[in-house]
Amino acid sequence: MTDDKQSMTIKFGLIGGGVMGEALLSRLIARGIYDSSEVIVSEPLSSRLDFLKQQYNVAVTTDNSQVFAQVREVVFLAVKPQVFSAIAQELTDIDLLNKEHSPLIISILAGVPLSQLEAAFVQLPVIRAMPNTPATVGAGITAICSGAYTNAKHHQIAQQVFSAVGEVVEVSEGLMDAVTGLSGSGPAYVALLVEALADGGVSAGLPRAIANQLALQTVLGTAKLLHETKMHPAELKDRVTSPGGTTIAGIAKLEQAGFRSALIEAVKAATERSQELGK
Ligand SMILES: NC(=O)C1=CN([C@@H]2O[C@H](COP(=O)(O)OP(=O)(O)OC[C@H]3O[C@@H](n4cnc5c(N)ncnc54)[C@H](OP(=O)(O)O)[C@@H]3O)[C@@H](O)[C@H]2O)C=CC1
Ligand SMILES: O=C(O)[C@@H]1CCC=N1
Repeated sequence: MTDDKQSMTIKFGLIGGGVMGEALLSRLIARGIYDSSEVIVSEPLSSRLDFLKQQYNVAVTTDNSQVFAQVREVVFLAVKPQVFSAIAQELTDIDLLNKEHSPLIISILAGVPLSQLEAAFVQLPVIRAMPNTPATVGAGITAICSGAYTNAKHHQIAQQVFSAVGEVVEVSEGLMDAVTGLSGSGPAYVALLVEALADGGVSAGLPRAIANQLALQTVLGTAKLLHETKMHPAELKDRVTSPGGTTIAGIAKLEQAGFRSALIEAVKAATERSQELGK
């Protein structure tokens, strides 16, 4: 199911064109990091492939081995961690190391450690990364850590790829599960917060549309204020909280319900799940 773009120089191969794969793909092409003629995407679902081909004018295939065979710069793995062993199995017949241009492998799979990646991609440069969904709008944050066979050039490629979708931090691999529990999964926690704030507004009598707008802009504005001023969150909380006023009444309820502890436990549980996925 590949098309005539196969004959061109393919630099970037995406395996798994789902939510995160598409988020990265769209920004990399929009930012001109890769031209659509330099990209191939592999996916099992033909309707999804048709969509990606039409939307981004990239080469597509249902055969992952085509990606490994053709790509010269980056193979980007964006499948579910549970699919990883099947994909590793598909590699057994491909001599990746002795290709004319061995690619850099970038994996965003939650939990899957460099040791497993390097066992599948023997002696190849591998970078493990954890982006998040705000990458879709260029406001993501990605943590990366590098495998044993990477060099400065690979490092620069990964920085360039993830800078196209937001901020990049480097961490040691031992911290990747914690990153996954915080910023990888975090957008879902924040989405829950926005939804619950709006529900609170509706409960207090606001029309739904106004409540949604107030909730979203409050979260967005607060994040922007903290980001731009570098103010500590506790200081901002103190500034909003008038003695005997409304905010302290709300905070007292949050504390009673274990709001902060719930978030801490959420990050810890997601971290532990990331650790389990790698076993
Ligand atoms: N979503 C998020 O916020 C984040 C996700 N991640 C990581 O990114 C990865 C992808 O997550 P996400 O984008 O949410 O998941 P999706 O399910 O949206 O994307 C995975 C894609 O891979 C496809 N796929 C399934 N099997 C294969 C295969 N054998 N070969 C090629 N493609 C295949 C799926 O197709 P089909 O649907 O037909 O099965 C799907 O389109 C995960 O490992 C996750 O841990 C990392 C950071 C954040
Ligand atoms: O829920 C998950 O497993 C993935 C990893 C981080 C965000 N989503």
